[in-house]
Amino acid sequence: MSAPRILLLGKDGQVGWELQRALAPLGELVALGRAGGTEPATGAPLVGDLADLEGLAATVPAVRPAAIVNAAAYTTVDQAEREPELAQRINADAVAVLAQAAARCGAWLVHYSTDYVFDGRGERPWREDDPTAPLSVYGHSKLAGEEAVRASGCRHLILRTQWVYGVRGGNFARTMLRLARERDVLRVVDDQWGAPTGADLIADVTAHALHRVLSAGGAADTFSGTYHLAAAGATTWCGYARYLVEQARQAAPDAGWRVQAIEPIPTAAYPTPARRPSNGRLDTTRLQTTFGLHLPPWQHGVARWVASVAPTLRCCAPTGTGH
Ligand SMILES: NC(=O)C1=CN([C@@H]2O[C@H](COP(=O)(O)OP(=O)(O)OC[C@H]3O[C@@H](n4cnc5c(N)ncnc54)[C@H](OP(=O)(O)O)[C@@H]3O)[C@@H](O)[C@H]2O)C=CC1
Ligand SMILES: Cc1cn([C@H]2C[C@H](O)[C@@H](COP(=O)(O)OP(=O)(O)O[C@H]3O[C@@H](C)C(=O)[C@@H](O)[C@H]3O)O2)c(=O)[nH]c1=O
Ligand SMILES: [Mg+2]
Repeated sequence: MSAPRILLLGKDGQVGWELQRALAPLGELVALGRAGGTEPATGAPLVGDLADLEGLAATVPAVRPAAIVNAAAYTTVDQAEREPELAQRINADAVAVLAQAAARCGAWLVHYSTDYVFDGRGERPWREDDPTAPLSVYGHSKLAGEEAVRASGCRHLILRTQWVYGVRGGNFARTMLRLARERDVLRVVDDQWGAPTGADLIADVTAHALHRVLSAGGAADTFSGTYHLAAAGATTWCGYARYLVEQARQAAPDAGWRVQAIEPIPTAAYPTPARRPSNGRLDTTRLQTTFGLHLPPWQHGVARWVASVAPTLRCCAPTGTGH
């Protein structure tokens, strides 16, 4: 049996970077970033820029993948409030193009979405079929992307995740470790709930699920749908920041820590252009039971991430901290 081809878009993002590793054993991986690439067999140019809708539409049949995994997205939540057209183009229009191309080729589409499709009411973890009501431009654009996938008729896995951190790219965790070496006091919102989720975990779960789907032959159709994928447990951004700094102080005691206190504040005390849901908790039961997978507590992945970045903290302490 020849190895299936998998087309990965967004290879250089937090999740895309880990997918390059996790998807490699599943088949022949064609991984594209913004700059695109060439078709391995024919040398034909391939488009990886999601803003180029025509190029994207031509790239899928050129690769003829068994599955497309789309990790590219417009993810700057506050900036999206000022750039709604661009967010819509990348997170919805390009996704519609990919989904329609997948439907035509009979390819599976794996696509990522977010807890920000919910309005954050209540305290119960959100289930996949709960009503969506985004509060932000980013959330609206991601919901439109989901809807385009469903409307295309392609077989798909829409994986909604949240609070992603990884070894590549910017994220809340990196911001907190920087601020903890620059400031005496951090003030962090304590009334928005979710689970910090590692890009490595997301990629590994994606690979397990996709392997299952690609091995299932005609029986695979029943897997098509939406799943919540997040680490277990829940905390607030403030709880997350405290855990990060505590772990980082232990892992790199000489990194020039300046912070004395991490103060919990309400959302109202930290005004941002985009509104964010108070309750982003995701119920992951469907994913775990359908694919026979287990999602570890969020602290496990965060502690590993801190251990992996600790050496860089030691050598790169900010100036002016006495270290
Ligand atoms: N980050 C998070 O907290 C969460 C993310 N998600 C979803 O998970 C998925 C992966 O996110 P994550 O890896 O964290 O995001 P990142 O922002 O780390 O990565 C997104 C990647 O997409 C690329 N990209 C942006 N615009 C384009 C474009 N026009 N053409 C091609 N590539 C483009 C970015 O490139 P560049 O760096 O050059 O802009 C970047 O490499 C996304 O669908 C996101 O919506 C869901 C919940 C939480
Ligand atoms: C830097 C900082 C942020 N905050 C708050 C602002 C905000 O409410 C919260 C998180 O801020 P960030 O902007 O880092 O996180 P944000 O970009 O909103 O993260 C989101 O990204 C998108 C892509 C998703 O899909 C979501 O699941 C989620 O991960 O922390 C503070 O309270 N104090 C601070 O010092
Ligand atoms: Mg952000």
